[in-house]
Amino acid sequence: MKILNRAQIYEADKHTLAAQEISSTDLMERAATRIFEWLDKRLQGAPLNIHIFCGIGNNGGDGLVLARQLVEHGYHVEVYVVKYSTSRSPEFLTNLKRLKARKIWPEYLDSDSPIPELSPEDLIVDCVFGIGLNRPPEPWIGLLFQALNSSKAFILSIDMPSGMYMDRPVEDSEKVISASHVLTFGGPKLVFFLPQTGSLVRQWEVLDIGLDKGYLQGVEAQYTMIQGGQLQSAYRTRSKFSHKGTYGHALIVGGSQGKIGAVALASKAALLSGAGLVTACVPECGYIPLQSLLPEVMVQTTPGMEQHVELPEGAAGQTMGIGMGMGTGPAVQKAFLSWLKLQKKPVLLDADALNILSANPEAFPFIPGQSILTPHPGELKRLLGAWKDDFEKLDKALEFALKWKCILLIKGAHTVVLHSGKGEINSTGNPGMATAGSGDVLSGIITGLLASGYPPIQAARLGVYLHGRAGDIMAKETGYEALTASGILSGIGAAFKELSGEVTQTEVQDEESENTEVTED
Ligand SMILES: NC(=O)C1=CN([C@@H]2O[C@H](COP(=O)(O)OP(=O)(O)OC[C@H]3O[C@@H](n4cnc5c(N)ncnc54)[C@H](O)[C@@H]3O)[C@@H](O)[C@H]2O)[C@@H](O)CC1
Ligand SMILES: Nc1ncnc2c1ncn2[C@@H]1O[C@H](COP(=O)(O)OP(=O)(O)O)[C@@H](O)[C@H]1O
Ligand SMILES: [K+]
Repeated sequence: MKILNRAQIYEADKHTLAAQEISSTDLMERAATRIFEWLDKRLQGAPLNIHIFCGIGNNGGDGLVLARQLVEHGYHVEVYVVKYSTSRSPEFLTNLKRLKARKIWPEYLDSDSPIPELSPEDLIVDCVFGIGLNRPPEPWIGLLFQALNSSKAFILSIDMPSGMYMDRPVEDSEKVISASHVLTFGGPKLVFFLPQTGSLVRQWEVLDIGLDKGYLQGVEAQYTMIQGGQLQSAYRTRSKFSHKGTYGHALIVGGSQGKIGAVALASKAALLSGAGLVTACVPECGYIPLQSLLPEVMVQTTPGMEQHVELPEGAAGQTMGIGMGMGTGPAVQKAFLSWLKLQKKPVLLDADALNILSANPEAFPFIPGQSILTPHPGELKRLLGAWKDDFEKLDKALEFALKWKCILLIKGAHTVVLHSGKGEINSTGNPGMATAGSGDVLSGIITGLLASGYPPIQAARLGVYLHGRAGDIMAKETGYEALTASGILSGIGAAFKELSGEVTQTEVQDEESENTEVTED
């Protein structure tokens, strides 16, 4: 699914009006009708109080149409017009007239108005600002939003939680509508996925308002979502006459005294992700534990007892994933930097490999093209330097990936895979995955996919998706707290089965994060 920016959404609007020969008021009527249907299906005529807060632009216009339709169907509705500006959009004015023609009189709110009385049992519909917000709202609007949030009523935001920008962080998150649910048009917005703003969106859903399909299909979006349905075509089936040599050899390099488990998790993940052969390369202290833990994995040691002092160059047929639990002592640093210069094929760089790189930026040019870098937020900060907000983080990461021709991940609740100036946002995973070693499992999955022949970008994209699905599948059994990295390993098989089509697509969609549904006409 594409994530459009503001200009593209307005453009989609224009194309729709032209292609379907309708007016913008018609499109607003259609959008609000979809919202009405969505609500009516859930409320079934319930006699609750619905408070619709409208701005003076088209987001407010949507609210006025919704109010009219709800009243026509017998709902109890209060309409408020939040007068944050003296101008009114033409579509807003048309619908204000239509509302008054039905003897529905809105209450006008300005900086002196008292906050309307609200009860936790009420429903608030937030149509104050949509994608048009481009500067900080006046302080009294922020206080109104704060009051709506503290009412404890369910808040349904239309298109965007009011007070949230499309393209920059908010100044004060307390002064933004904290939406219980967002019904959005033209696809999800980038801000829904970023940590600073995503926390204000509990659930979102795209309402299909019949925007021009030609435009939506053709438009090039900088950000897209990684979703199961689209990945099925990338999945490679295994042929009957294949053998272990067909699926490559993953060489997982890392570990140090007390951190051999990181290599164990990554090696097992590579094996479970289809690599034909897996070798774990650890310092001497890791030999016995790894041989005992993982009978399928071959173990190779390098001379150091507690840390690597040399690193294997890697044979032609091997695909390397390096860095988990490796340490950053002077000897390892030296070994890593010499090793990096010899690498020609894409490698996966994780954890301490990234920490060493960050401390030695002169080595960036030696990162083999198409390598996959998997930093967590702390490692990312070391690599890129500090950022002031999520948008600057994305820009810096995009620039890094472009400059060094690599695939850079920003791991988190919605992991972003960045490459060639674009970003792909993962839809799977859950807070139970914020647990020790879960990143090692991800690195192993991606290295396994890379070894078995998936091109690097596909290995990264599939890897983050499968890792999240494995976590989601297992969290159903364990809950979030008891989900461990080993638990995620146990879910990898089921995640693959689902992707390979053994589970129907409808089921895959149901299983995916509940908030990515598209409601059809
Ligand atoms: N294609 C679509 O997606 C459709 C969008 N529609 C609705 O139209 C909305 C966009 O409407 P608008 O462009 O009128 O924008 P909004 O309704 O979001 O904002 C209204 C206007 O307020 C002004 N403004 C921005 N920040 C302000 C501030 N801090 N203080 C005072 N004024 C401020 C801006 O000039 C803006 O145009 C969408 O969010 C959606 O709800 C629907 O009506 C139909 C179709
Ligand atoms: N709240 C969350 N929701 C979804 N996934 C998460 C969440 N927190 C962490 N993860 C995932 O778990 C992994 C954690 O990686 P990392 O911090 O490197 O772990 P470790 O270093 O312990 O192996 C990443 O893939 C990340 O996307
Ligand atoms: K809104």
